Formats: sequence, C-alpha cells, structure tokens
Amino acid sequence: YLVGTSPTGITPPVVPPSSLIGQLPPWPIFRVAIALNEFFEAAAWATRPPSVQVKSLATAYWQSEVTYSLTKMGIFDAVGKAGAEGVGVSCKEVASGLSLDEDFACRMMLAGEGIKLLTRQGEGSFSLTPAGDMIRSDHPASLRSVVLMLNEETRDAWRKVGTASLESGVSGFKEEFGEEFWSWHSKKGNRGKMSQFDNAMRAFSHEIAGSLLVDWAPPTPSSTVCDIGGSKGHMVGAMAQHYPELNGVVFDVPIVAKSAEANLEEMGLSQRVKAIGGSFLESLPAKLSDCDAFYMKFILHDWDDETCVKIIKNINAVAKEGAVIVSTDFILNVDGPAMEMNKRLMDINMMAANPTGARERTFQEYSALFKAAGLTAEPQLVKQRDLVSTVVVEI
Ligand SMILES: C[S@@+](CC[C@H](N)C(=O)[O-])C[C@H]1O[C@@H](n2cnc3c(N)ncnc32)[C@H](O)[C@@H]1O
Repeated sequence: YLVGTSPTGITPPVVPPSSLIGQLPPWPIFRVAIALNEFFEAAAWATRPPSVQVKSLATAYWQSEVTYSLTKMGIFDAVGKAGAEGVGVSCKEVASGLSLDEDFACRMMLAGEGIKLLTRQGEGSFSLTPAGDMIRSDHPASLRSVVLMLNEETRDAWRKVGTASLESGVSGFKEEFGEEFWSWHSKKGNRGKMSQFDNAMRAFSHEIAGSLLVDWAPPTPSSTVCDIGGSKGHMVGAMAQHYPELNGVVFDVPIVAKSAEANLEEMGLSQRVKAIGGSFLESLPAKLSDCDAFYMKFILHDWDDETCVKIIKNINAVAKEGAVIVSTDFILNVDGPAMEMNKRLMDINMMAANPTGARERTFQEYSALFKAAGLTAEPQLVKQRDLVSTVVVEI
C-alpha cells in the first residue's frame, strides 16, 4: 500500500506561521509511524478476549458522548480559561461557574480524564490535555464545531442508517429528518446548523491543506485555482497563503459563498480570492474558464455516480484546454488496515449523513467517473500523509 507517494515532497514559496506543513514528518518517518500504529492497534485487539472485544464495540459511543458533553456544556472552555490564567480548576468550581449539577459534572470530568481529554494535578485540579485543548472554542485550529457537528443530527442519522436505511436504501438523514442533507440545511430555520457544518469543514481542512501542499503544487505558482464547493474558502485560501502570486475562486451555493467572502476578508485574501455563488449541478459561470485548476474536496463523495459525472461534465464544459481537475477524498484501498477501517466507517457516515448515493470510492472508481464524463487523460493519484488522497486529471 501507500502507492503514488511523492518521496521528495514539495516546499511552497511561503510557509505562513499557521501552516502545518512544517510539522508533517518526511515520508519515510510517516510510513514507519503508520506501520507502528497499525501494529499496536492490531496487538491491542488481539490481546483482548472476544467477549471484551464485543463489549468494547458495544460501548464505543460512550466516549463520543463524554466528548460531546464536555464540549457542548462549555467544560473544555472553562478548564481552558483557568489554564490560560495559569491555574488548574476543580470540577466543583467548573460546575458552579456553569450552573451544572456538581456530582454529575465531576463524574463526567473524571470520565474526560479517562479518555485523555482532561488531566488532573493532585487530587482535584483539572487541566486540558493537548487533545482537549483543541476543542476549546478559541483554539486557532479548534475542533469544537467538528465534535458538535458529528454528534448532533449526524448521530441521529447514524441510528437510522443502521436500521431503517438498510431496508429502504434511503440515506439515514432522510429517514430521520424527512429530507436530504443539503435541502434540510438550506432551510431558513437551520442556518445555524449550516454554519456549524461550514465551520466543521474549515476545521477539518487545516491538516488536510498541510498534507496536500507538501505533496501537490498548483500548475504554476501564479495559477488561478477554483475551489468548487469550496465552502468558506479555507482550502484555496491556504493555497493562496503558501503561493503569494496565486489567484483563486470559491464557488459554492450563494449563502455559503457569502460566508466565504467574509472568511477571505478575515484571511486578508479578498483581493486575490473571490467568491461566486451558484450550483455545480447546473452550467458553471463563464468566469470559471480562467481556472487553471478546478479543486474539489469532499465533493464527489457526497453524490451518486450519475451526479458526479454531471459535476465533472459541467466543469469540463467551462474549462480551458490544459486545465486540471484536482479532487481530494477518502480514497479506498490505498492504505493499511487501520486507516482503511476508518475510511470504511466514513463510507457508512456518507450513507448516514449525506444524500442518498453518497459514497467513498477506490482510485479505480474515481478514474471510471472521469472517463464516463469524457476525460481521456489517465488520472494520477497523489497519496497524502493523511487519511485522504488526491486524484489529478488533465482536462
Ligand atoms: C462536504 S462540503 C465540502 C466543503 C469543502 N470543499 C471542504 O472540503 O471543506 C460540500 C460543499 O458543497 C457545497 N454544495 C452542495 N451542493 C452544492 C451545489 N449544488 N453547488 C455548489 N456547491 C454545493 C456545500 O455548500 C458544501 O460547502
């Protein structure tokens, strides 16, 4: 496994302080770390008797629930605030500050220590572990929105996907909420949830942008990269931060394109990266014929084959000759067993929380989609030091 790697790596012209690319180990070290991880995961499993294996699977969601509770109820923020002032904090103080039941809050925090999100000095003084710290609202790469997003409607959709959906073949989300993910999220009353989803996408992308930019470079340093379904513009924004001559476009549904505008302004990139509202299910605006690269992350996996082909054809119809499509997803069958297991679960997440037809695919399946859309060039796989990989294909 680990095919298509780029053993030398790429160094972009600028590495901003917020970039994670400097923190990624070189490929040989990454490979060894992954192999060790695979080995210890397998060893830990093999040393548990079958009855314990079953019980640990049946209770695995308890850890998510503890994580969710400590996030939702503001406990990570409260402990983090005390830590920033240089002190640990007792669970009684946290409970009183947040008006929580003292006994329950203290027991929940002890469970948080058990799952290594909180730590204790001495008898009662809690602080955050590095992982717990990342769930603080004001952490620069905060994963709070990710924890909330995955444990609210998505969790309800998961319950349905394993039961009703297996009989109906309809997504868990639709079974639970009566309509598919995107139409539910576009309703006025659910704008807060759409924004939570967009923030989660941005948070997810921090590491993915880092791992992409050490193994893939835009066609030229001054290319125009168009991020199709680019959400808040975090991916093309990261590219523009690493390539100071690069221009970009974020294309997404109008309401999300608006929030991309604000985010790009905040990133100081609004001169070079513009947001355009529209739908990739329809003809794309002529302005996109300037694009040298059409970037897509977590777009094709949201849709059934027929819709994917339509999206690729819509890009193809507007693209100039020599442009490329660059598509990042959880590509199956290119990693070791532990990483593949995570991607298989992500595939169930697609069945649960995304429109019916959403799925993870192998590299060969992605290649077939590009061929079905009329592209004749051989797609290339760029393996990342990450759970995701990227397919690049010339138009
Ligand atoms: C799973 S998110 C991925 C966001 C972003 N590419 C990322 O990876 O962080 C899918 C994106 O597709 C956008 N989207 C959904 N339907 C769309 C459509 N018909 N036209 C354009 N964008 C759409 C959503 O608003 C959302 O931003």
